[in-house]
Amino acid sequence: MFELEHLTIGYAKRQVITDLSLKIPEQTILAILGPSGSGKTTLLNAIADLLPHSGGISLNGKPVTPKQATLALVPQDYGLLPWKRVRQNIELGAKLKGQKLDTRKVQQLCATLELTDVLTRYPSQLSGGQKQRVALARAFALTPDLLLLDEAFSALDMVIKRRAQQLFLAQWQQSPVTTLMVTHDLKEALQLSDQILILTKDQPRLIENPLQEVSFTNRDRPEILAPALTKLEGLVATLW
Ligand SMILES: Nc1ncnc2c1ncn2[C@@H]1O[C@H](COP(=O)(O)OP(=O)(O)OP(=O)(O)O)[C@@H](O)[C@H]1O
Repeated sequence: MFELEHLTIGYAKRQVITDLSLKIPEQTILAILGPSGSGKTTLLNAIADLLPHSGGISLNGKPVTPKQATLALVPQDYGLLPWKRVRQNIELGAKLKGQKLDTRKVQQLCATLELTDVLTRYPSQLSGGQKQRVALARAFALTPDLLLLDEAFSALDMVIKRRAQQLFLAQWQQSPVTTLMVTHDLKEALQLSDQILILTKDQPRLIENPLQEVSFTNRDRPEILAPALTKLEGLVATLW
């Protein structure tokens, strides 16, 4: 169980998240939606312990801190080190954490995320979609307890985005991990998540993804996706 208890986060002059509590089962993908400025990135950064906060953040009853749990954050700009090759970028998180790298696992990861051919390149020699997959590979290489994705797919064009989402899901299904995924994209929330947290000006709402029971592949079918999207758009319109 991943749990937030009375979480409050703010900057010097302004409280951004106030008294947020929620519980989600382990190995859930939670999409976090909210209007611009509602605190999505702030929430993710506080969970990653990059921002001061009050209240509890726990996984299976243990506090989530970098000492107690392995957290992997994929930031909006992917955070790749330009002077390191792709392979070193992928291995970096695990090395910094002092984890012994499982070479076979890294190979499998690179195969699933279609990175095997670019391992000796530098980030500047990659397309946007490839950089994004390197950032995902680095996160999965850590074998995290909690995966935090901050608009991980938003910079990609539509076709590459869907492919990247599918590769992410393929990898996630091989090593399912509790995932919190900030997104602006309602369709993405429906296609990738189990539950959806909608941040609002007043009371945040946690809802079940209406497509939760539908397999990830079937969520592409227009007759399944379209009505769920219309419903979510309606709900969001009333809350924002
Ligand atoms: N370092 C900071 N210092 C002060 N205020 C900040 C800081 N970073 C963010 N904020 C403010 O906190 C609020 C929430 O910002 P945050 O980036 O978390 O929103 P968001 O929902 O992720 O927005 P977006 O969808 O536009 O990325 C905003 O009002 C923003 O201006």
